[in-house]
Amino acid sequence: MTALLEVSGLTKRFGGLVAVREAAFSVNEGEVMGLLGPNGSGKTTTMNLISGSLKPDTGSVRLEGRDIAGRRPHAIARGGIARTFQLVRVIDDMSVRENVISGLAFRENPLWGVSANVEAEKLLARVGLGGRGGVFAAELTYVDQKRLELARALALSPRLLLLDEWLAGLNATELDGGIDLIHSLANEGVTILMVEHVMSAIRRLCSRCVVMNAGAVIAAGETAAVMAEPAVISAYLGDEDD
Ligand SMILES: Nc1ncnc2c1ncn2[C@@H]1O[C@H](COP(=O)(O)OP(=O)(O)OP(=O)(O)O)[C@@H](O)[C@H]1O
Repeated sequence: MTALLEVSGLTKRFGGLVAVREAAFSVNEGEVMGLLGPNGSGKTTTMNLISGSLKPDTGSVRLEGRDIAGRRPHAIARGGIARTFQLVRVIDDMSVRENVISGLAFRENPLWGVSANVEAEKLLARVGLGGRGGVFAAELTYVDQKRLELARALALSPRLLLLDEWLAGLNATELDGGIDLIHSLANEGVTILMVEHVMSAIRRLCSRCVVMNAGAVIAAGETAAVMAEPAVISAYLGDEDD
């Protein structure tokens, strides 16, 4: 397998706090990889460094061999990395369709007019929001807003999709639907790096995982093997959600 994303020596300080310390891992083309760790271990900061929301102090982030560390978020998005956020970010007073169209306008080959409408409908159907394009985003339930955010991320035709706790806050039925949806995207060939606390979802979706603790990567490899590592078990003691 070839590495689609390669992170090495990635470090980010906030004042005296080292939020991410010399992090190194890679995500292979076509895989769903988990980014795990207890609260405050540096997962979201790592996602922010990859997506350009934050600039690293040192280190590199290579997408297909090209270093993108420190580039601006829209340039990175156009270059093929899309993301969802821990706190859902949809544009409440725009329709569901317009939210997706806003994503289509920002991709490398932007779509406008009729073709944007057609593509938006396809993307909405893909995430289970077929026929809902005309309602305001604010009218959607929480899980449907999450689906919408995913559709907008997919509108960028990403090479790599970053999901930051996309499954958090869903009830059992919604969680099953969410896992199936991520699974279907993976089957379509979308490469995914997901921060997640829901262990059952990680076991079902992620072939490999990276585990962080206190800013450092403490384990990486096949999910079952990583979960069994003593350092991971002790980092997680009392922190597992399910
Ligand atoms: N903008 C910031 N300014 C100062 N400190 C920050 C900032 N963002 C994150 N931190 C700190 O960096 C550390 C890592 O935070 P981060 O959000 O990356 O952890 P996390 O693993 O994603 O946690 P959680 O699972 O709770 O979301 C924490 O100690 C956090 O308080």
